[in-house]
Amino acid sequence: MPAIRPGFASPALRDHLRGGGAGGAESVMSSRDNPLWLQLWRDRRTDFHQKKVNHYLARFWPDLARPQGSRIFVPLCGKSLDMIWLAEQGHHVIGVELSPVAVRAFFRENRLQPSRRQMGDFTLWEHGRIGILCGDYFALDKADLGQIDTVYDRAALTALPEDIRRLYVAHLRRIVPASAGVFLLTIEDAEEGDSLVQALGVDEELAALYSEGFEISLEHVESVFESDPQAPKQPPRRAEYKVYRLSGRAAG
Ligand SMILES: C[S@@+](CC[C@H](N)C(=O)[O-])C[C@H]1O[C@@H](n2cnc3c(N)ncnc32)[C@H](O)[C@@H]1O
Repeated sequence: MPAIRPGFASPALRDHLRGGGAGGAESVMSSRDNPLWLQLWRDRRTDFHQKKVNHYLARFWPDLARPQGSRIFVPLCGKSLDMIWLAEQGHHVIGVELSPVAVRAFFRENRLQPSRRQMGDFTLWEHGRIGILCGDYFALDKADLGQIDTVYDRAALTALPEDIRRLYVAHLRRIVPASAGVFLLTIEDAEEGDSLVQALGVDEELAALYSEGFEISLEHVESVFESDPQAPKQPPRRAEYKVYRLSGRAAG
């Protein structure tokens, strides 16, 4: 089956920096990469950051027909310029990001002067229609976010190690209304022996993670041949860029 590409500069780097990892209680498990992310931001090792607005967002978001004033949650938001684009569409954007270095850089690089206030475990940085809660996603509760209409996920689920992704989805379902949808972008690397149906269809891991709470619709697939920057001598490999729309099943 195709492998969802981690929204992360290099898995080898993750293994190296994380060392042995921790097991045990779910809260310990979900936070075991936090020191790694904080360190990456301090060291400015942020290859995952896109210097332009994601073009799948700009191309496919309008199909969702979200009214102006909708509240969009951007988990694990980094300093993504996609938040600026979403705010320009007339939406209210609520991001959550662990690293204060990332949050500071977002406002500074976009020449925005945010206000800052403490909200429980989080610091809320705000300017205009954009608010970023600086703290741990897994510590968020419903009241921190307020009403959410849609979740925008680019390299959020996929930033997390596979064994934490189900905790991420379970937590998402606790903190956003059951009716909220998710606009999800992935890159899926073809594996040897994949059938075309597997490669071009809904990823099996995503189906397992989301099908209980969401209707999954695959809106767009684009196959691209790419070289691995870590192994430039290897022949280019196929990857599928996919745009998913997950519609929340209303609670019943
Ligand atoms: C792969 S990056 C993607 C950032 C952003 N979505 C983008 O498209 O550029 C993942 C981000 O999640 C943040 N992060 C990781 N674990 C987190 C957590 N538990 N709570 C909040 N943010 C977290 C990291 O600091 C990093 O900025």
